Amino acid sequence: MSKPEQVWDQTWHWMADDIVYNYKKSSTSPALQLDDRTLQNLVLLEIEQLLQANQRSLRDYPSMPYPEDANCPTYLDNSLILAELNYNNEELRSEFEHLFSQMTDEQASIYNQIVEAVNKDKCVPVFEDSTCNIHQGTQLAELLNQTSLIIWDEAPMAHKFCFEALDHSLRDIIKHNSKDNTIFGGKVMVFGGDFRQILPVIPRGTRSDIVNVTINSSYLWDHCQILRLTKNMRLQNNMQATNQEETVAFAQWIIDIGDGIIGDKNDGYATIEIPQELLITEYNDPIHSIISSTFPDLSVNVQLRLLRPQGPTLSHHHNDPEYFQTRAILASTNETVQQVNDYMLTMIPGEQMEYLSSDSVDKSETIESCHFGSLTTEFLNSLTTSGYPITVSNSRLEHQ
Ligand SMILES: Nc1ncnc2c1ncn2[C@@H]1O[C@H](COP(=O)(O)OP(=O)(O)OP(=O)(O)O)[C@@H](O)[C@H]1O
Repeated sequence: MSKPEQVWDQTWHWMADDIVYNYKKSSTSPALQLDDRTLQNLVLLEIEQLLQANQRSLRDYPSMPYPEDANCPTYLDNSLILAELNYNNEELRSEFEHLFSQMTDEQASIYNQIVEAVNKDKCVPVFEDSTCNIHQGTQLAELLNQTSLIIWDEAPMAHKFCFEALDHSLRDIIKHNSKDNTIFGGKVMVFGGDFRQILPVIPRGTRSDIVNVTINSSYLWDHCQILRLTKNMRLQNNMQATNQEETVAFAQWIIDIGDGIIGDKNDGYATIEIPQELLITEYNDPIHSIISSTFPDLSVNVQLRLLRPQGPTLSHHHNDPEYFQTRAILASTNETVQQVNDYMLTMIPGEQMEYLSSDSVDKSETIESCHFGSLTTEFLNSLTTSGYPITVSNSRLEHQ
């Protein structure tokens, strides 16, 4: 054959047909999608095996591609790797192109630095001796070996030992060509998060206890390169609807609070003056006022209903999911959340439904005890414990 590469170009997808069929049949992922590169590689590996059985090799045909990854067939027996590969290339590419075109300069620059690190196989990582429960030779270890990039979001919330345990495990299970003991086994790690938000929770811990367990107190931090995203995109998306200068000033004010610049000497506690325009200063009933301010048209609607209970309502916001998706009232305790919910429900017409949260005790991690038998559903539903969601949720449904 004088031009094997031309025959290859025109026929490889036919040769790949039964490979896809067989993998779908034998795997737990019947919707498995393999990209062209992986498929070509699998066909080349099969051709190479046939040639080697006849004392030849694809290397004897310099114009032909040579299979890249000898591990390919073995990792396609791994259900964890197959699950990761099970995406629609076309859909993902078009979503990527859409999102990529929308990136700000700052986001694009960070994206490029991460992709460059992955391409160069360069490590950019943004109990004391514990490791994760991952063992050499398992499917999970193989998946980690095949992984190019690990993204860990909201990293400032996690205890530093979580990252250190992953570091120890990855050093142990990543197969290296060189013998050096690289951090995270040489994998590119991207940690996302904002230290102005929530830090790890240490029950009854002091400020220094908390600071001591965050990721930036770990030996890993010295290896991290810090990439900053400074534009508040949530507020930016609102720009058309609101005054631009006001939005910029508000974004800066939030950042200054987080950075501890606003308020007096800041040693854990500080008094912060809230600008007058953000406050509700005149009110009789605080809950009514905050609801009227957050859901303005809804309360007009309710006042009309109160005046003419049987009469038609002017506003139909209570049927409009978008109206509720764009506004929210936050409260620091379940008790206040309940009060606001109850008040809101009186404003919405329709039949009231009550939904209960999960209401049985999970005994899987406890020693069987006769006391558990006496925990009734009514008792469990009456608990409003800090840190748990409310157990009774009411909602109203209006019959059309
Ligand atoms: N380049 C962009 N163009 C348009 N909208 C964007 C852009 N980047 C982010 N957004 C929007 O800004 C909002 C916040 O983005 P995202 O949730 O990724 O931020 P985050 O920093 O992860 O937030 P958090 O602080 O909660 O972790 C989302 O609604 C997102 O769609």
